[in-house]
Amino acid sequence: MADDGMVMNFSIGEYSLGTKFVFKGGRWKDRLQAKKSLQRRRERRSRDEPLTGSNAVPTKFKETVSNDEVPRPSRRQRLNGDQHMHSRSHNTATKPKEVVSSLFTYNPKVEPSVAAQTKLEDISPPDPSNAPLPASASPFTPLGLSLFLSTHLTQNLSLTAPTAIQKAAITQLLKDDSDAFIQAETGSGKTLAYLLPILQRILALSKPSSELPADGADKAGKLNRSSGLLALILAPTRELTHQISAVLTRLLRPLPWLVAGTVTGGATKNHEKSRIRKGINILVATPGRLADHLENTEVLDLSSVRWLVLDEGDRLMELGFEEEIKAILKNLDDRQGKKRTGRLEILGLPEKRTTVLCSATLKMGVHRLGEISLKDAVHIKAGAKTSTPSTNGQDAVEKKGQETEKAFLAPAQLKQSYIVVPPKQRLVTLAALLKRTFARKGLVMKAIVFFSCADSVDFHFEVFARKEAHLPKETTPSRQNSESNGRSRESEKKDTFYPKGLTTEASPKKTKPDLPTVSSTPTISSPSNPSLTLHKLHGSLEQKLRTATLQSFTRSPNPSILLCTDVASRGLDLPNIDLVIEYDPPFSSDDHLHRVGRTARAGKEGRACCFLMPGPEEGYISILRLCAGGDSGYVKGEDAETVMKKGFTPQITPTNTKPTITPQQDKWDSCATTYQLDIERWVLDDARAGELAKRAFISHVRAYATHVVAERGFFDVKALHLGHLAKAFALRDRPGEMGRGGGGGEKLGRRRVDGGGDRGDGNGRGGDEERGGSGGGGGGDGNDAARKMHRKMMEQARGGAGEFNIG
Ligand SMILES: Nc1ncnc2c1ncn2[C@@H]1O[C@H](COP(=O)(O)OP(=O)(O)OP(=O)(O)O)[C@@H](O)[C@H]1O
Repeated sequence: MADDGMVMNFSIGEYSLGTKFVFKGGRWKDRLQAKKSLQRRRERRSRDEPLTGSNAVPTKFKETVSNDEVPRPSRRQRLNGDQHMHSRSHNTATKPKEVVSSLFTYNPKVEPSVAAQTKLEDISPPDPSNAPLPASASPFTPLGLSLFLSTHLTQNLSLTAPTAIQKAAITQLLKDDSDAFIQAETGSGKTLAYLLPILQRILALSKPSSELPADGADKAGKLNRSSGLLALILAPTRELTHQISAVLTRLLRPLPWLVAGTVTGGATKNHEKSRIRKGINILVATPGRLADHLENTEVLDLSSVRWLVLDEGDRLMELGFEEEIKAILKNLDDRQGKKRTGRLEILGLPEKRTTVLCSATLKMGVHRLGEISLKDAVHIKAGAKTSTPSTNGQDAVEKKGQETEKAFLAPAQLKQSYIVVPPKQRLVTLAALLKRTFARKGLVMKAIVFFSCADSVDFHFEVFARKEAHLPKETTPSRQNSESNGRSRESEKKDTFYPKGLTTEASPKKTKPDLPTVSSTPTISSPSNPSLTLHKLHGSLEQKLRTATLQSFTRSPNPSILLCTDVASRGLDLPNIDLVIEYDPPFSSDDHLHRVGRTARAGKEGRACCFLMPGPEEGYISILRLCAGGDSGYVKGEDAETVMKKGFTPQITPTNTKPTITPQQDKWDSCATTYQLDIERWVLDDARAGELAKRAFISHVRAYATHVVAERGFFDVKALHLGHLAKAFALRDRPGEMGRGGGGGEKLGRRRVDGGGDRGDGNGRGGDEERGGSGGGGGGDGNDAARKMHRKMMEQARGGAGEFNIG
């Protein structure tokens, strides 16, 4: 008979008292009494006391019997055995089991072929692929820019020659009014590639450029701020919008009669309205806010717009702006269709609107955007002749995409590396790599570390911002510093602060203000580089705080590390980034190219390092090589042990130029272990730290399930060793027992993370399309969870976190 909801009487005599009972149903008081009674029976049994009838368990319960304490085979094959783990159970009735495992035992082996170092030290990296062309061979003027504009570029902006993509784009966009698709690698100067020809065309409308005086003071020119909106630039994020606007402002400095403006989600609408009313000639906007203004701001008139630019096209689509872009295009087309007014003829505006689509990568979303926005577009590509117009925009993007997909690579001069790190050692290896990188002042100024999710950024920020309490004195130069500064050694108080110029009050929407985003980093700094600062950035932070943090990182005269999500991977031009670390591998190879593209910009040098785990992830090395140009690319394998040795051994004291190695420091592995254990203890003792670590771990595993379908073979969530991975978050809890939000919340069991697996039937398009990704095939039912996850992330990116990237 079914026992649903039925209260059953039973005896437990035949069960061993070692068996765990879970009492369900009845009143809580009765359940508690039953539990206590059973406990008493167990105690008596252990003292060999016979059970009496009065000690019997009350019978008003539906009971389930758990076999948890009965030995059973492991549910999954443990590659290297976990027998070494000590399972400590302090009062099992109240506390989950704690697992303390060693950093250096039972780690999966790295394939010898992978571990083998590629000897690249002697090979000089290829010539920069995104550098400006030689100034003498290719100045700006012959491309069609006026002498006035060329002089301004050279004298005020120190730009002596165009980059290859600028040369191609300026020539084409000045030649005719065809739509265009500009594709070029990261850091190749795409912003100026579309801004300069538009500006030149607008200047030519004012008066023939040859007639403009050298000081540009032709205030009697026909165009001014009341001439209407002439050019519209759409970018996916507020940060990018502000960046483009800053470049535009510098270009327009000697042309005060032309006015540029921005509309983005961050500012107040009324403020934006009043600026629109005063008149703007070139508007940089996020699609969401512009569409909003089109509906609600009457003074916004697009009838005179003759240039439309869609910058970072793939990202625009990925963030789901298709509907807004369609609405904007419809508005533009409707206006353009109307009979031209006399005023526009007087201005001499071209009959046809020119639409320019820019992208560094060619995802499916770009094809779609090309389809809805371009007509008879030409494909402009660095170092190649522009191709003839095709019948529709999608063709231009698609056909040329097929030709050039292979050609889209990381900058040639970028030195890339990878480290295959066992999951347990990930945290200490990252710490060691950062310590080594910033061992001396001046070697590296700025580094970015990419994480897969905001929770992980928050956790690692706290880890590196804290002052360690238990490390041996010799290995903690920062502590020596702080002690000499008279600070308390045991103090766990962190030196965190808000970026300069930020008002810290929370926005009315937020219940809690965001915590500071800048900090000193005592455990990573060294005596010879004591002023190292740490920044964090992700989409869940308030807009004002994000902007201020980014500015603080960019303008800091001190060496700085930025811990961030992919929020900082697109389009941002952060000066002097020497190193990009992909601690969590990218969600797609396109994301990889954007991330590493934050360094090695405009011909400068740069380094990038990707963390991978032994197992399927090692296969990703082939993708890294492909992105670097195959055999000709610069991709080197680094050994995790060597990185740890360098990070945890010789500390250079400020007084000595030679490294001084103390006996303790010589034992790099025990230093690494001490470092790890110190963080584990902190996570164990400090409830807030524990919560941060658990959240980070859970979010990390979930994000792991959202790799694009085409690459999910390398990042199979089912192949993750969750127990080992938990150690990288300094957690001793068993993964299956980790509740969210202090228990009662969601748990991370194996079943929860299987969703993003590879059980697809091969027919579906899976999560890849959802991401707007470039891969194809695979996927299907098994990708639903990944799709949902990604949709949620994107919603958060657009809604909760504004027009921004994964938060
Ligand atoms: N002709 C030039 N000479 C020297 N530096 C240049 C030139 N053109 C652009 N730059 C510089 O190159 C850097 C990258 O420019 P930009 O941000 O436009 O690149 P991008 O191609 O849009 O990159 P991404 O794809 O990452 O968005 C900027 O710092 C810019 O000032």
